[in-house]
Amino acid sequence: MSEENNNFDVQIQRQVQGAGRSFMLDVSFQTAARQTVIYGPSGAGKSLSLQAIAGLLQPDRGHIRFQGQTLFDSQAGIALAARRRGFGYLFQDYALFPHLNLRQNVAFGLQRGLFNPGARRTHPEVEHWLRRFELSELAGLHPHQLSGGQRQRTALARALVSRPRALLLDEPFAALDPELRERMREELQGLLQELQLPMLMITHDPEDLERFGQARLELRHGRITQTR
Ligand SMILES: Nc1ncnc2c1ncn2[C@@H]1O[C@H](COP(=O)(O)OP(=O)(O)OP(=O)(O)O)[C@@H](O)[C@H]1O
Repeated sequence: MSEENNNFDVQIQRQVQGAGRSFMLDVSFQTAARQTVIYGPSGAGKSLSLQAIAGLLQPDRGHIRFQGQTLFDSQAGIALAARRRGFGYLFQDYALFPHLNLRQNVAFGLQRGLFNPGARRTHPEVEHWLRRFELSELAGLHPHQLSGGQRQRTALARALVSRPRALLLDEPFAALDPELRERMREELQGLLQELQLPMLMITHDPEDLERFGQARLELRHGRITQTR
């Protein structure tokens, strides 16, 4: 397999210290699949791995490449900032800004820097994703006025508005009740199919692994233990 055929080529090490304990992340994998799922129990190092790939956590050593482009390489002294990696990131709790309305939350995905988009300012790309997720009529509401599914759609719209070249998803369905979870899985699967967008998902839910894992990686104690 040539390097350019890989979506993700990751080989990283990072030690974290917390509350008198130390945790060693030592993750290596390559995947050419459009949909890759990293599966593992709580505390395995899934979030740390995804954060490192996104550029939110700097590894001590190693490299991260996406479609042949080096995003991080400790030896070559390369460490692209998160916003320059071109990924859309969906946080586990969606991390919507409570003081911004839905349209402003989505518009934030276009921002480069700390600046709050105006409450009534519109942007064609923002309006496109609001329509795509049937959120246009709710655009003036704030996150606490939305249902779980609407919050997830808002977070997805925010991740997609900058036209990312891949989606990174952290436990995308964990915050939803079981019935809604199933509906949102269908919705995400349809969206990924439509956009043909590569994605990397981390989850502890075997159902996510089954449904989304074209390539499946199992993570335990900071290491990939199984690849399918
Ligand atoms: N910023 C940090 N400082 C110190 N230790 C950390 C930090 N972040 C995570 N850890 C530790 O690293 C280990 C892996 O954490 P991580 O959040 O990656 O696990 P996870 O697989 O995503 O778990 P979960 O499914 O519960 O979110 C844990 O033992 C955690 O306590």
